[in-house]
Amino acid sequence: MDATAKDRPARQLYAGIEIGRGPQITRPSREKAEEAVRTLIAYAGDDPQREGLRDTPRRVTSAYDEFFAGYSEDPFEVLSRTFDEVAGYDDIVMLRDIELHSHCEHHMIPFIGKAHIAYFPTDRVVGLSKLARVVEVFARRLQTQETMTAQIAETIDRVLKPKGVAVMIEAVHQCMSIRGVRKPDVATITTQFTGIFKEDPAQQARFMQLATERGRS
Ligand SMILES: Nc1nc2c(ncn2[C@@H]2O[C@H](COP(=O)(O)OP(=O)(O)OP(=O)(O)O)[C@@H](O)[C@H]2O)c(=O)[nH]1
Ligand SMILES: [Zn+2]
Repeated sequence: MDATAKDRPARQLYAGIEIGRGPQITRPSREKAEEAVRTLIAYAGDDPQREGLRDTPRRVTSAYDEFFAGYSEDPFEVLSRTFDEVAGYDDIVMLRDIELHSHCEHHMIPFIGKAHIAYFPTDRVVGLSKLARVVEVFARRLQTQETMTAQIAETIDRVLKPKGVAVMIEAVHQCMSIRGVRKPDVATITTQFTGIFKEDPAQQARFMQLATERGRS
């Protein structure tokens, strides 16, 4: 089992990928954050003191607390509880269609989609919900889809030390649909494989088939 959070450095870079608790920065006060929202409202062209907008800085700051809660969470801790009673189970475990909401780090605009995760356990398995929680931790940070895909795969790989991990994310980036190039409904698909999913084309193909198979009930 992995060491507890306090024993580890806050930042963990693995093959250049940040998979720990994220950068340690000094956060500004809530008042400062609310003031920044008032500045943006004025920049947009409205009056921050107008009645309908007076509580908006407080609401936006609270929404940020939710959107970016992943900076306060440790993905290693999420996976730290494992079970070894799997009665000889010897095949992949896959979670398909994990809903995902994140924010792109370039525009701070949502991208929304689904993650599919499989791993091939060695002697230990993790609670199924914990894989979805790892997605949540990384999604609730400013992200690129590529980085998040790699972070999820590398974290599971490092903590569970399975025979392999496969992650696929499909998402629609609102920074491409509601602004900029304005192409709605473009699906961005990213994958990351480790271990047998990287080395064995048959296992990779099996994952891809399970992830993309449609028309299931
Ligand atoms: N690779 C990658 N790019 C992303 C992601 N989210 C947003 N982007 C892209 O980030 C790029 C930023 O490009 P810039 O030219 O710096 O910014 P911009 O002028 O706002 O670009 P446009 O979106 O083309 O208007 C855009 O091409 C976005 O589509 C992501 O998760 N991964
Ligand atoms: Zn963007």
